[in-house]
Amino acid sequence: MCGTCNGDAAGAAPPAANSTTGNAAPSASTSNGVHPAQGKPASSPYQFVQDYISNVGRFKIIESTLREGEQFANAFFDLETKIKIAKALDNFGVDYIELTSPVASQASYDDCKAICQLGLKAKILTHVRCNMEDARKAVECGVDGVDLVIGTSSFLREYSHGKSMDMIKSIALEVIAYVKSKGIEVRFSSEDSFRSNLVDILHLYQACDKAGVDRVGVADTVGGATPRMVYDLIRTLRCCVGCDIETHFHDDTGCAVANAHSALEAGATHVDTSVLGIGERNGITPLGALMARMVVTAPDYVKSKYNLKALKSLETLVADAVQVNIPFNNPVTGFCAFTHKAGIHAKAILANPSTYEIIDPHDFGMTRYVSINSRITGWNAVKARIEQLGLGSEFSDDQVKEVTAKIKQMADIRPLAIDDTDSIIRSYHLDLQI
Ligand SMILES: N[C@@H](CCCC[NH3+])C(=O)O
Ligand SMILES: [Zn+2]
Repeated sequence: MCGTCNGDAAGAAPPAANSTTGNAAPSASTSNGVHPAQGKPASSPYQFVQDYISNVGRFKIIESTLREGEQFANAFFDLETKIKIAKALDNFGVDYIELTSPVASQASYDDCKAICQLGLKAKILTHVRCNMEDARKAVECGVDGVDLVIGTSSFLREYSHGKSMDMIKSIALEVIAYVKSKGIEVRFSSEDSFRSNLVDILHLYQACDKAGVDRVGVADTVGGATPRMVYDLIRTLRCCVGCDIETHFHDDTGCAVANAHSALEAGATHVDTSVLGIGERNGITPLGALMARMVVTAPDYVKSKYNLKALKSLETLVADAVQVNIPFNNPVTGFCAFTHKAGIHAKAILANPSTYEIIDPHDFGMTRYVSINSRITGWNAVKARIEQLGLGSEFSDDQVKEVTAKIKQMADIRPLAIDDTDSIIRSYHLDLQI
């Protein structure tokens, strides 16, 4: 390892995750997201929104891998798997774990009861249709809270449950009163909120707020909302209700993380997530990607509250359970999330990782990797690798440049593995001895 640089690894296996050579995050910070991006130079004009209404530095996570995630095409969770996932989520530090409706099936009912009895730190919720029968079953299971949902867009009112807004309101108030009478939390969410009549849903949310609901929920059920639409709706809603605001974003148009961030800026208090984003169709805001976003926006809050180093094993557990791979471009845990390749990048990364990294991999127990196995490598990265191999004192800079040229020549012919580049370095070194 280069003695004068901050980089983790050029070429080969990086050092232990607890290396003290991470990037140089500035120390300035306060609560509620008033914090510059990690490594952001003081001269940067960019600031995160940091007004009185923003909750980017004090949000809560409602983790729905065991509810929305069960709607993922590949998902089948038996009780043992559900318990493993629930415990891993609890260890990660999520505030709430949301479970499939106990009305869905006998196993859903039994498993919900069993998970309530695990004694986890996270509160256990179940998500049911907004009617008395479902709410009674939910309460029976011993949950800490009941999440009520009903469609409010004209599509859903016409083609799904057929109820008018007045009917929805009177059922909602009856069910909210019932759940509250049991002394547990209750949330009321509309479904397809962004394609519902704005005045109608604001009235409905206000009535629920008056009835003492703990949270109202806004759901982008079809994933069509943009961050600006989200900001506008949540900001407006924030002025209409005093209770907490939960948000739920599908990722059909790739905006689920940005929408969650925008919702928090506008005053939402809770974000629904699932591990790797699994859910109906292509899913919802992924827990890991949200963590990546929020650790940059509000590092103190996120690092002190969530066990970020457990993210990789949590994602691996869920990926295995639903038989998918962690995507190559996944924030933080994708295999190349901290791999630097171009020579010009590698040089700067080795000198100061913040140059090309917004996230410090060590925060997540990950390590960075500087690749030297390609035609676009540079001599600074090769020099760092030579030093890792313990040969640093035996190469002049000119010799490093010469062996770099050989690596690039070979990399023009075929793809190289790290063993190939090491062999080129070692054989060049042997020639120097003769
Ligand atoms: N999966 C449902 C849930 C809505 C409530 C979420 N808190 C939807 O996308 O509409
Ligand atoms: Zn959903």
